[in-house]
Amino acid sequence: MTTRILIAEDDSTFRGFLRTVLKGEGYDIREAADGEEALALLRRESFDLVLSDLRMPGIGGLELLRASRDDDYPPAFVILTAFGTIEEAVAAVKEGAADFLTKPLKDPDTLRVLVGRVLSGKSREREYLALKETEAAGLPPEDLIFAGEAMAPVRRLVGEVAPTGTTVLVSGESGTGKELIARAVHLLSPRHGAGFVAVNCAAIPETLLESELFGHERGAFTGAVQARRGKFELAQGGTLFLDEIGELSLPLQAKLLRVLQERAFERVGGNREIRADVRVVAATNRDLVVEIRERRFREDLFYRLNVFPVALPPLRERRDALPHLVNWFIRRFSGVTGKKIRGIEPDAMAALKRYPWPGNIRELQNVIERGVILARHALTLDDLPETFRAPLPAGQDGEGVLKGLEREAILAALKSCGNNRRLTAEKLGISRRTLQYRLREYGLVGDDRDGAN
Ligand SMILES: Nc1ncnc2c1ncn2[C@@H]1O[C@H](COP(=O)(O)OP(=O)(O)OP(=O)(O)O)[C@@H](O)[C@H]1O
Repeated sequence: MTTRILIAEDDSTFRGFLRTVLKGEGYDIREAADGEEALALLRRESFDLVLSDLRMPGIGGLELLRASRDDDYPPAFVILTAFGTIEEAVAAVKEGAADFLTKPLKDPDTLRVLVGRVLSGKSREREYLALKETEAAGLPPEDLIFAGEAMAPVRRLVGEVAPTGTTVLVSGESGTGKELIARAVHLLSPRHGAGFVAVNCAAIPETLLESELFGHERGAFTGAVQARRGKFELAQGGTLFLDEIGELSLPLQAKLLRVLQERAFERVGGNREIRADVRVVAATNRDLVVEIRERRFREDLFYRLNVFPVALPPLRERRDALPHLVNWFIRRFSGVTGKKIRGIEPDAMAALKRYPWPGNIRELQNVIERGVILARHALTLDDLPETFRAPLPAGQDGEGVLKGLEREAILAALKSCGNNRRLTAEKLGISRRTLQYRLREYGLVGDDRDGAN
């Protein structure tokens, strides 16, 4: 990653000098002839370092410094100052500038050394690189993967199972992050040096899936002009992620069961036994118990896969993670689109919090990506799709939401008290009359039949 430096200096000769020296060091340089131009650049692009003249017509260096602090990852800032304005430069350092340089600057080495020192001491770059590393591995940072209280058990389970070679079955609605969890299991295991190979069993036509999984020998079927390795071979030593395992046909389920039992397989059209040193992580958004009942899924395969089940909560049960996820996606898509979107307006965030998210994190990701493309400074309600802006249907306004919560609380309390209304009322801290009134209001009962309770 090249280091990007912004030079804000109205004296074109001095600016040229700075540019020549720093370009010679391999930095990527952008220039502004005054504060306003610099501010516009700062808003549009991100920089690692700003070298700014203290006094410029219009917006001065100090103002620019303050504006640069708004960034999530503020650039390091070095003030350029003429002799006689040193006190102001010191004030700038107090406000967060890394250092200052006095003009005229005859010796280019002073500049080189100072810039090198400021940049190497900058934690921003380190943070950014660390972020890039996990991203390169296909993963957001750990605190994000497991964000939200409902993910605490998942975090614990993943931590326990990852280092073992055990087969894991991840279940959860579509878009809840099942593949992400499978990748986390792989990365936290001793197999992380080898490959993570993913197969979506629903996306590949049944006729091709067998050869996709196990490979084929030359001439195995019409069109098999060359032998080809399958995903099991490609994942050798690593992890094979079988997504949407519930979609696997019964004959393929039988074949997969054999591989899991015998740890060996043959390519299609071949008879050479190949050892499978592969850890399998499977995922499903179907309830496999129902699939078994309906005779669409083999029970024996289920038990082989379900050695270590991990259930992911839907996003609507992880609402406490929304701000964290939203801000991460804003940063990510700002980076991708080169725009600088600073966070989200409170009413837009509130609208996101109200929404039930049937498509889970994938849907949220899409909504924020679209929002970042449309937004100008921060994400506003107008940058969200129509559904988020439309007035809520009756009973779903702010009061409606509260009532919904109340109804849920009453139902939960009733359940935990075995439907005993006296205990339920005590538990909720309300009178039996109030409870009775609420039950009727929410259509939970007809009349008071709890005399015995
Ligand atoms: N905690 C998270 N932080 C950031 N991004 C996430 C998180 N969880 C999921 N995502 C993103 O959401 C998208 C959906 O996640 P993933 O593909 O893992 O879901 P899935 O449950 O496997 O979906 P499906 O069942 O449809 O295959 C991906 O782009 C993923 O990177």
